[in-house]
Amino acid sequence: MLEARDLACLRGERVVFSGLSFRLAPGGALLLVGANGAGKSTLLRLLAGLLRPEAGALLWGGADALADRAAHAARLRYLSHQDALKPALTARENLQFFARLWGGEVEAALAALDLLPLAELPARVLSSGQKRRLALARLALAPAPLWLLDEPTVGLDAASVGRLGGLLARHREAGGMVLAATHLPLPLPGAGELRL
Ligand SMILES: Nc1ncnc2c1ncn2[C@@H]1O[C@H](COP(=O)(O)OP(=O)(O)OP(=O)(O)O)[C@@H](O)[C@H]1O
Repeated sequence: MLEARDLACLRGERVVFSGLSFRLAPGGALLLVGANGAGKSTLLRLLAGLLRPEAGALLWGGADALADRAAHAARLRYLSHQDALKPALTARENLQFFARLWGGEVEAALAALDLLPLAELPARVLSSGQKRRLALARLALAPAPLWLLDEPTVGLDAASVGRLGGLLARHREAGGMVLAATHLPLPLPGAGELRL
């Protein structure tokens, strides 16, 4: 169980949000919605352990999730606005890098986002939607219970959104949790909504 209690966060001198609370159970999903600048990416960065809350607590299984940053990092996958790819490495080599960190089957992860035909191309020549697919393929490598996704479907074609929907469904069936910030429709049936 992930629980946020009365979280507040500052960026610069400004309070981006305060008094923010929610709970997410295994298999659960939460959509973060709100206008540009409302704080969706800020909240995801905080949940990923990359920003400190100004007030409040983040609990995992009832204990302080941020007390041990390395343990928290190991239980999550964070996909930001940026695709975090090495441009000179091929699509396959990019995934091999993450597989060395987390384990997992590179060929299966490539196949999950239909990237096998592009596996030998350097990431720098991929189209923006293909780069996003390669970033998302990291989710298919090795299991981690908490997925934090910032605008995961930007630039994706309909078939790729469908493939991501399959990944999300299998992750949740296995007890995984998803928090996703989005302005676009996302295949997350039964997801709750948190409006910032
Ligand atoms: N490093 C920073 N220093 C100061 N203010 C910042 C910083 N980063 C973000 N902000 C501010 O924090 C607020 C929340 O930004 P955030 O990126 O979380 O919004 P968002 O809801 O994800 O927006 P969008 O829908 O445009 O992606 C914005 O007003 C932004 O200008």
